[in-house]
Amino acid sequence: MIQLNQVGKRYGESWALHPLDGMIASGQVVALCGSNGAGKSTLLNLMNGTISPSVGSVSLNGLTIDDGKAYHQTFGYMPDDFAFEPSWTVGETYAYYALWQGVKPDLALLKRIGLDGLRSQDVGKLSKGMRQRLLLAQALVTKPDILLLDEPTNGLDPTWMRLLGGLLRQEAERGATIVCSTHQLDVAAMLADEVWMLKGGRLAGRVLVTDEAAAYAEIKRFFFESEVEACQTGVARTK
Ligand SMILES: Nc1ncnc2c1ncn2[C@@H]1O[C@H](COP(=O)(O)OP(=O)(O)OP(=O)(O)O)[C@@H](O)[C@H]1O
Repeated sequence: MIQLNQVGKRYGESWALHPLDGMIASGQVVALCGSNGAGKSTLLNLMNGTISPSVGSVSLNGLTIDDGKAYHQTFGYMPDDFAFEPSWTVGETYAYYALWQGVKPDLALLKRIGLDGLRSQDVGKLSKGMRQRLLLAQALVTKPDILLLDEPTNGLDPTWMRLLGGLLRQEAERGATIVCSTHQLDVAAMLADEVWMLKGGRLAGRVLVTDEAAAYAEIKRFFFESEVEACQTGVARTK
């Protein structure tokens, strides 16, 4: 479970993320949507502890960043990209990461993610989509209680997006709490139980997904109405 307690981040006078409260239960998938600069990465980075809050706190399964290693062991994080050592193979990279995390490299997981046949391929020769899969395998290797994913569908083809959807659903069913950011509104509606709409560093709305098509329509309406509003504000200011 993720608990956000009036957590916010400010750089100088400007709020990257205004203080917000929230709770994401075990087994729930939340997608973070919003335009460039809306605050998606800031919120994910507050959860993964790479930035510290200006106010408030985040707790993951009751642990806070002050719990150190135990906090970091509760979650798996998939960044949007990573500078892998290009001359290492997929198998070596995955095994190294698993050992660094203190677990055995689970080959069944590589198979589930479709990387089994690429174990002897150099990471430097992988496509963007293949690198995304490797990052996902790394995020899942410890079977974490919480999964934080930054733009997990970047570079994935539509078939893989569906498979990713199924995979995340299986993880949620085993009780994982999942948060992912995405620019793809249809992907948000497909993956998530709830979509958090961020705008200008504020949590501007939440869309519960009970029906994928209806949720997609609602997210689109929300997103484009707020974009139009932002453009109109911009025009008004120039007059
Ligand atoms: N290190 C920083 N110093 C100053 N401002 C920052 C810093 N990091 C982020 N910001 C600002 O915080 C706001 C939110 O940025 P954030 O990266 O969270 O947005 P985002 O929704 O992830 O955007 P994108 O979709 O472009 O990745 C932006 O206005 C950004 O300029």
